[in-house]
Amino acid sequence: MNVSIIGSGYVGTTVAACLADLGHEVVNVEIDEDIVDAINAGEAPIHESGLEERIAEHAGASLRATTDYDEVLETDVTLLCLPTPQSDDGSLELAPMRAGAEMLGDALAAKDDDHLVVVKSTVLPGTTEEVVAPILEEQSGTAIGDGIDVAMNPEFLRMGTAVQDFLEPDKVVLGTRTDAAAEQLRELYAPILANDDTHLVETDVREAELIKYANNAFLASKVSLVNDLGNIAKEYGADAYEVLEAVGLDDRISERFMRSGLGWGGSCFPKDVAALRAGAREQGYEPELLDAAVAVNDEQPRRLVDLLADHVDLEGARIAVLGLSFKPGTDDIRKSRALDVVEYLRERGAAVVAYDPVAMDNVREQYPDLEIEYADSAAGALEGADGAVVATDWPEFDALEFDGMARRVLVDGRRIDVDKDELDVYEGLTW
Ligand SMILES: NC(=O)C1=CN([C@@H]2O[C@H](COP(=O)(O)OP(=O)(O)OC[C@H]3O[C@@H](n4cnc5c(N)ncnc54)[C@H](O)[C@@H]3O)[C@@H](O)[C@H]2O)C=CC1
Ligand SMILES: O=C(O)[C@H]1O[C@H](OP(=O)(O)OP(=O)(O)OC[C@H]2O[C@@H](n3ccc(=O)[nH]c3=O)[C@H](O)[C@@H]2O)[C@H](O)[C@@H](O)[C@@H]1O
Repeated sequence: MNVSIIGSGYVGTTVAACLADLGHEVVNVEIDEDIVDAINAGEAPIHESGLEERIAEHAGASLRATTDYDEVLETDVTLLCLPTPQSDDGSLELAPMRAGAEMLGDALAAKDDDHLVVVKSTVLPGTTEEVVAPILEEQSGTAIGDGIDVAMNPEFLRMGTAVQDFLEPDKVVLGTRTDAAAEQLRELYAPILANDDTHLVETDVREAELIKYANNAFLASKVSLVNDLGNIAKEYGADAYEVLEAVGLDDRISERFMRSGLGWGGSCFPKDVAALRAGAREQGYEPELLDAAVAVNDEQPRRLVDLLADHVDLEGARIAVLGLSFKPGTDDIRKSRALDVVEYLRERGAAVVAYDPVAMDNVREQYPDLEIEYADSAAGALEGADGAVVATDWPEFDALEFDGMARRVLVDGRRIDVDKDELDVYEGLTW
């Protein structure tokens, strides 16, 4: 199938490279020329395992990138993978979606054949049919159902495992208005749907939009519940990991997403939970459980710093912060809990020396005012430190050695597997 993908960030690039790999002809339409040049040169504009080799193999053949929206005219279906950020008040910011839909609509004015526009970005119920569709109609001069159709197909991939998650998902959700659109999308995903472990969910557009938010809200709330229970376990002197491992053996609960500690960050859970809460309020409903999930999440970094302060006088102390990215396997620092830890440590008068295998440049660039000394290695960060905290569970931290520390005190926010005998004090946030 000939597919165009608007927006070539984490999702758009991954989806494009994977669809080319599955045998489709794919063109990425992107406003950032550096990204376009990278893809056309066979290079991955983002770091994701398995992405570079796929782009290298298909670039110049079944995978191309362009800044020219008119290239969608050669395709049958367009996937919108545009950003849907959080506005200052927490609500969903639709300006990039509107701008992309306008440019796409302009281009589609010159198309004679049928065209399917699929929203893959995370958007609140009603956005596809009440915001995107009217813009497409207005700009193209074609009514929806009269040549142009719209559908919604949320994406569930995770950063760090994006390629594998896309190619082997638990489920593919197709929210469509017509049988023709459903059939076209089943054909697009046929190689993925051939896997017996992948569920196909066929539903309406509005349900597909909400499935994505409900999915993320559920996962974020699960981690917050696990943290609430973990904090209770800590108060009782019990190990939350042993408790929750047993709890997870109940099929109704599942053992995945049960890691308590510093909480959830990243570019998705915080913004999506915020958008759903704002959307719910707009509809007249108070989402109290989601409010509580955010409140628990917001407190974990402070709890970590308080725990450290039980063992180290933070005023004037040198504290090593291990890990800055929002989770291991990525250099993404958006809403990383580690940054809150740094801020609270600074508030309490500590000098912070940090190490992260890949995320330090991003912190330097995006938070130039954050007073951090950067170390070349975890050992370098620990050298002479009066205490240390683990903020991201990078596997390399399991091999930490603590010889160089001035005081061997470690407070672990992520349950890494260190040799505790080497430490004078080892405290887990929830164990
Ligand atoms: N990052 C993730 O792990 C996941 C993200 N999502 C959702 O997918 C959507 C996209 O997210 P990301 O790929 O992470 O965003 P991103 O910010 O990495 O990429 C968006 C891309 O769109 C480009 N762009 C902006 N306006 C444009 C326009 N008018 N025309 C063409 N290109 C334009 C930007 O230059 C950027 O490269 C969001 O709704 C997000 O919530 C869904 C699942 C996973
Ligand atoms: O909508 C999105 O964009 C994506 O958001 C998340 O993916 P991602 O943010 O990449 O990362 P996760 O692996 O889900 O981790 C999110 C946060 O939760 C934390 N977490 C996760 C699991 C756990 O048990 N405990 C825990 O604290 C992680 O450290 C991290 O800060 C979802 O898992 C994806 O399904 C979804 O597509």
